[in-house]
Amino acid sequence: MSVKKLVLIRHGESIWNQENRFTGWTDVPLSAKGVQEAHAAGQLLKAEGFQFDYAYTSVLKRAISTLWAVLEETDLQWIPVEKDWRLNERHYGALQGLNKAETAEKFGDEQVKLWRRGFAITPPALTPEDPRFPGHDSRYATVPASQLPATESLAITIERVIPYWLETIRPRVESGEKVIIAAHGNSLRALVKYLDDISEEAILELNIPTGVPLVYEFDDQMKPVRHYYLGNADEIAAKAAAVANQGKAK
Ligand SMILES: O=C(O)[C@@H](CO)OP(=O)(O)O
Repeated sequence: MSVKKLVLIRHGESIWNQENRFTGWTDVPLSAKGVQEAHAAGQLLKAEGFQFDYAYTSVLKRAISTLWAVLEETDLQWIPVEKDWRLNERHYGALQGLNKAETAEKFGDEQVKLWRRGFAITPPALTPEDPRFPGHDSRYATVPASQLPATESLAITIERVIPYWLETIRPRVESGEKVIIAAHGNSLRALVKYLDDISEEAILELNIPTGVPLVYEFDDQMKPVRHYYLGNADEIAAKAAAVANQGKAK
């Protein structure tokens, strides 16, 4: 049996992660700390001997910049990179831009947890006239209007991430190519839920830290056999807990 490996990485801290604001499809850059996290992740991958043949990312610069930092550190800037909106963060609707702790003060911790992690709960939707609606952004010009979200739950995010995984990424991993995906907290939660067959209840408590490589290993039938984060386990657990706590009133 030959082990097939896939590396997932959530982007490093963005300026809106730093300011604790709902981000979704808002195209904000990495913070200085996020740039450092992305380079450190690349150095770790290099030190552990990881190589890649092909890379996927979203069309949002915090994931793209993270991927670039990793490819720079691993000296793999030459490999093909495919960007696709289906790897974008879950669309946070009208919550985009609001501070998470202030929103919790106004609506309560429970409501914010439901908006953030409730499996099929959609945040309040944008209207198509709203400048934040993706139909106004030329990068989505080729996406059929019926597929452009005004808000998304994790369940809806799964409906775009998993077909993209099955049709585009998975065959490449299956054929033995070494693939890295740089994406987002919730688009990666969608993929992880699918890969590990996590229940709708259990996925509520799963938080993915910024800028930490998550390695999946598959057998010949593409069944995931194990997964692990690279790096210090205590630090990674503390980073994941910090993500969970972002939605609590101060
Ligand atoms: O704001 C967002 O887009 C996401 C990721 O940063 O946040 P959350 O962890 O609240 O789903």
